[in-house]
Amino acid sequence: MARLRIGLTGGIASGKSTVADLLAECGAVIIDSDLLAREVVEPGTDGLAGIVSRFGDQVIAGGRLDRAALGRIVFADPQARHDLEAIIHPAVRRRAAELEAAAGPDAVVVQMIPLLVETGQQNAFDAVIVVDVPERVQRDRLIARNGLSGQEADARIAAQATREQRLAAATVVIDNSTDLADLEQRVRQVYRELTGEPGC
Ligand SMILES: CC(C)(COP(=O)(O)OP(=O)(O)OC[C@H]1O[C@@H](n2cnc3c(N)ncnc32)[C@H](O)[C@@H]1O)[C@@H](O)C(=O)NCCC(=O)NCCS
Ligand SMILES: Nc1ncnc2c1ncn2[C@@H]1O[C@H](COP(=O)(O)OP(=O)(O)OP(=O)(O)O)[C@@H](O)[C@H]1O
Repeated sequence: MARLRIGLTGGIASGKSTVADLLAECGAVIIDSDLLAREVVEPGTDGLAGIVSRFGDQVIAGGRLDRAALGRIVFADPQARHDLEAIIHPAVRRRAAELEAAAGPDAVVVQMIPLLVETGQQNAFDAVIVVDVPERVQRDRLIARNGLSGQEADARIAAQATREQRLAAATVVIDNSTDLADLEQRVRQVYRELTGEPGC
């Protein structure tokens, strides 16, 4: 079991990956659920076979998962999203547990889980960090990063817990509404407070 187990969450495009990169620089071991959710649907996996049997060949391009095509389907249809999650989440959780066990007894482990609140994992960690931005900032960054329409961005935001629900689950809130230099200072301070290590 790791020395300190931290859950990291936040709404889509709130800045979780950016915060995770900064925590890694401080020495944390990062377990990224989005990355694992990609690994478990690589060609040849049971995950990809399950997706093809549920959604058909329309979500395959060049032998791989067409993520944009699947995204258009599942963010417009809650039942489809639920079915996809039922295929992917168990495999992601197994892999995350393996990686955490491999991290060793002294590690500070950060599990980055976009759907931490939605999947009821708020009490599964020593601390839960929520990366927080106002919805307007979140929406603008999502549109800029993913090239989505306003309507598509709204659908993705609506597929997640509300800002208030996430804040209610937080033991630590990191505000990411200003610039990256501010964010870096905040993340370093949170790391020092949570670990008691002066170094970061
Ligand atoms: C629908 C998919 C193919 C779209 O892929 P795409 O490359 O466009 O997005 P990516 O995987 O990088 O996810 C980006 C963000 O979307 C949000 N998101 C992803 N899946 C979901 C979901 N099921 N419900 C709500 N939000 C989601 C998260 O904030 C995530 O960080 C993909 O997101 C997916 O397979 N989702 C189901 C698995 C899942 O629940 N992943 C989230 C954490 S395990
Ligand atoms: N403080 C900031 N100022 C300006 N842009 C930022 C800031 N923080 C993050 N960004 C940008 O906003 C976008 C979203 O950030 P990031 O990818 O870290 O979010 P995320 O929460 O990991 O997203 P997802 O939920 O989709 O995985 C990125 O393009 C990132 O470069």
